[in-house]
Order: sequence, then C-alpha cells, then structure tokens
Amino acid sequence: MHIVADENIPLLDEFLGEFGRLTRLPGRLIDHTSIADADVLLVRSVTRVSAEMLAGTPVRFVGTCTIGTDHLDLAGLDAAGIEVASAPGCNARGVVEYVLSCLLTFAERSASRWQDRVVGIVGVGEVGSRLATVLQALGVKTLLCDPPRAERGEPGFADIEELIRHCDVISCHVPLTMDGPHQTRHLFDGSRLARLRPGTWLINSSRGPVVDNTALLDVLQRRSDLLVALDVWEHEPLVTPELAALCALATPHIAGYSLDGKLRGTAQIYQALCRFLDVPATMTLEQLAPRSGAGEWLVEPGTPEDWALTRALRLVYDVRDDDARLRAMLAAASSEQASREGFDRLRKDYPLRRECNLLRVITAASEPQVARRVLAAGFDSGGVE
Ligand SMILES: NC(=O)C1=CN([C@@H]2O[C@H](COP(=O)(O)OP(=O)(O)OC[C@H]3O[C@@H](n4cnc5c(N)ncnc54)[C@H](O)[C@@H]3O)[C@@H](O)[C@H]2O)C=CC1
Ligand SMILES: O=C(O)C(=O)[C@H](O)COP(=O)(O)O
Repeated sequence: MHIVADENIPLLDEFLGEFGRLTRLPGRLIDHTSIADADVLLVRSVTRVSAEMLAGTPVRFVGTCTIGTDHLDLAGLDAAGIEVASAPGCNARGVVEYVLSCLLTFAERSASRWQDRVVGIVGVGEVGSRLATVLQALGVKTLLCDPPRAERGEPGFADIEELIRHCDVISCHVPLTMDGPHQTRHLFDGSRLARLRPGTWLINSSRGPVVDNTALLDVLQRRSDLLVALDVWEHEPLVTPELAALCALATPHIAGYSLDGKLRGTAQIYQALCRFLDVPATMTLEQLAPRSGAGEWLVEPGTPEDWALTRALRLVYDVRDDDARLRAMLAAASSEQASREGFDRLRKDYPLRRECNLLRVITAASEPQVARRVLAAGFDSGGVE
C-alpha cells in the first residue's frame, strides 16, 4: 500500500509504517501528480481535496487529521465512493486554552476583569461546548448561539443578534460553510461588525472567512474601542498587514496547535483507516505519546484567587508569544510571497505546547494552599486522553 501524507502529520511511521510505503510532502504541494499511485491520502487543512483531484488514481481513503473539513469536497468524494475520515474534537482543548489566553490578555490591556463580561459563543460543538463548560465553572455568564442545534429542538440557545446586543465578548467556533440555511462565510459581515457593543472583544479561531476581513479592516479603521483576536485569516497563508496591525492579537492559525491535539488527530485517522481496511487497531496513543511534564506552580499560598488563576492560565499557554512571532515575521517579510512562506514556517516550526486539564487548574486556583500539588497533577494528566 502507498500512503501519501502531509509532512506535518506527527507519528506517521509509528502508526502507519506497518501498512506499506509512506511518502511525505508539504501539504500545499500535494496534487494529482503526487498521488498518481497512492492508495491512501492523509492531509491537514492546507490541502484541498476533490473528486477531480483523485480521478484516475487508486486513492480510496482520504483522512484529514484536523477538526475542520472545509478543504474537502465532501459531497463530490462521497459521490465518487471515496471513504473520508476527519478527527472531530482532536485539538478542541488547545483552542479553548487559546481563547482563555486571549481573554486574560484583553483584560490586562483594558484594565478590566474578564470574569465580569458576558461571553457569547457562536457554534457550540466540540470547541464551543468545552469553552462554555470552563467559563461556566469560573462563574462567567455565557450566551450560546447554535441555530442547527436549536432547530433540532435543543434548549438554551440565543440568536446571533441577541449575542451582538448583549455580549461583551464574542468567540467564533463554527465550521466554514459557503451556502445553505446556516452559511457561516461572512457570518460577521460589515453590518454585524458595525453593531458590536462598544468595547466588544471579538475572537475568531474558527476559519478566516467567517469574519469578512475587508469589512473588519474598515470597521477597525473607524472604531478603536474593539479588541479583536484573529488566529485565522480570510486569505491564508496571506495576512493583510494593515489588518494585523489593527488587531489586538494576531496569530498564524495555531489556536489548536498543542502537541496533544496533533497526536490525537493522527490516532483518530489511524483508527478510521483500520476500520476501513477491516484490520485491528493495535497501536494506541498512550503507547506512543510522550508524557507531559508537571507544570511549575509559582504562586505562594495566600495569593488572591484571581491572580493565582491568571498565573496558572499563563503557565498553560500564553498567546502573546504567538502574537509576537507573527508580527516579527510580518515586519521582516519583504514580499507577499515571503509573508506566505513565513506564515507556513511559523506553523511548521511551532514550539512544543502541551495541553492541561483546565477544570483542575480552576479548582487549584480557588484553593491556593493546595494549588501546587493539584496543578502539577493537572499537567500530568492533561495529556492525550
Ligand atoms: N484555529 C484552529 O487552530 C482551529 C480551528 N478549528 C475550526 O473550528 C471549527 C469548530 O470546531 P468544532 O467545535 O470542533 O466543530 P463542531 O462541528 O463540533 O461544532 C461546530 C458547531 O457549529 C454549529 N454551527 C454551524 N453553523 C452555525 C451557524 N451558522 N451559527 C452558529 N453555529 C453554527 C454546529 O451546529 C456545531 O454545533 C472547525 O470546523 C474548524 O474550522 C478547529 C480546530 C482548531
Ligand atoms: O483542526 C482544525 O480544524 C485546524 O484548524 C487545525 O488546527 C489546522 O491545522 P493544520 O491542518 O493547518 O496544520
């Protein structure tokens, strides 16, 4: 069997070596020619895959080690009889840690408490529901918007217009859809962006086109009260430098880039391939993934609870580092091509980042006297399950 795979998928040899020949390629270079004799194609989000691309090749299984599937022509692949698998929820924890780090940073910059803000979550699936759980555990008021779930009769959802009217923070966690009753392309268009409450914090770590980037640039040029964090960009890997300059936080599509999230993605696709081939899945993530080291707890007993929590969350993940790296890259890039390559390089060479069990951290921070021990345990067990 010949497997062609994106070179940025970790643990490929360990999980898939036994199946046959492995060819690794940069995701953006995978095309019809490079899969001419492949049986299996494994991608991440940067490779667009359609039935036309696979036509005339032996490929019968396409796996994406990502949550998002907007780079795959699902209907066309299904009609062509190609099996498709994705990795639901694989890096959802990492995205939640990203959003919390944005909230901490915005609170510091605006000298306000993020816990007092009403947080609107648009899209309440794997990521959005985890984010809601963590925020609610912290006593933060949330408003949830998910029309597809509301239409299925599930209670507790608000309309997007209600979020715009009532929320101080809006965080987007929807899939990118280009049409249909719940289209998310330009969900935040010029009209909705202009109507955000004064001082709103807007975070987009879903897909770039969910927020109309041209309209956002226009709004930010007129309104300095908004604090915006963009992890995803409408024309990735190209970032509009003027837009990045007006964003309070700008990062290169790394919200979910924990090692744990990437390893889970590979493991989920390995399991799906085993099901497709009707062979037992003998490898487990627990056998192959490195253990996470214990976090170092720097807060002394008696530290005020808020401060303890801030220190703990900063230890888990600090978005300011990723923001600084993207800005340095943009400042150094001498052309659009250099900027595109720089964006991809930041993602390929991403530093080691481990996930944590946030609910344990929150518990620890409310009891500083036992925090050191509990947080260390949180880091240890916050690995790959
Ligand atoms: N920046 C990053 O590194 C990452 C980005 N993502 C993106 O985040 C997206 C969401 O991830 P998950 O929560 O795991 O997906 P999910 O599929 O579990 O949940 C998405 C939710 O959005 C809802 N939804 C669909 N259309 C909507 C609309 N018009 N308005 C409000 N809600 C709507 C769905 O009903 C569903 O409950 C992914 O599709 C992916 O594009 C995911 C992981 C990492
Ligand atoms: O899982 C998703 O969906 C994501 O957005 C991934 O974090 C994107 O990672 P790459 O596939 O672009 O490496």
